[in-house]
Amino acid sequence: MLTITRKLEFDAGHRIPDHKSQCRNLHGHRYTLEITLTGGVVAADGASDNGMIMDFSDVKTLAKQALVDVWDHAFLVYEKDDAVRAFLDSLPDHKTVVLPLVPTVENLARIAFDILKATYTDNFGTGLTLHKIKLYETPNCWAEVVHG
Ligand SMILES: Nc1nc2c(c(=O)[nH]1)N=C([C@H](O)[C@H](O)COP(=O)(O)OP(=O)(O)OP(=O)(O)O)CN2
Ligand SMILES: [Zn+2]
Repeated sequence: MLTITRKLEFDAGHRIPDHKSQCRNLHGHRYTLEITLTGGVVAADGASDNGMIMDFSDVKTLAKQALVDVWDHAFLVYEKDDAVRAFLDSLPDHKTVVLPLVPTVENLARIAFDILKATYTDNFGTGLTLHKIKLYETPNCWAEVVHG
């Protein structure tokens, strides 16, 4: 299978409310997101993306619009984390993203995959599909979601 992968990074705050240790505290990470796409290679002489599954700059633009710019410098909070939601709501114009799942890296990866799956669609008849995402919470800890 031929794939391409684009890496992007963003910063976000979170906490895991019921965690037994440090992660129950408000803290942040510089997340690294790797987006892997598959599909046919464009075969159209004269086209800018001739020979590409998708232009890396387009992969980046779409990811930023759909996800990265939404989560960057936001606090990612679980919808049932009432104490932190009340605090964040008290801060004027705070960038907060309320999530239906506890923001572990597993759940963030699942949510990100669903958002990006809808973003990279087969608009050009090449079979373009989101194959995989890999989300690093730290250089040592990550989650992967693979299509199918
Ligand atoms: N399965 C998971 N375990 C943990 C998660 C998670 O999302 N899924 N998250 C955390 C913490 O939020 C934190 O991000 C990880 O901290 P830590 O284990 O300290 O990771 P480090 O890479 O910094 O580890 P060092 O040993 O300090 O290098 C915890 N667990
Ligand atoms: Zn963390």
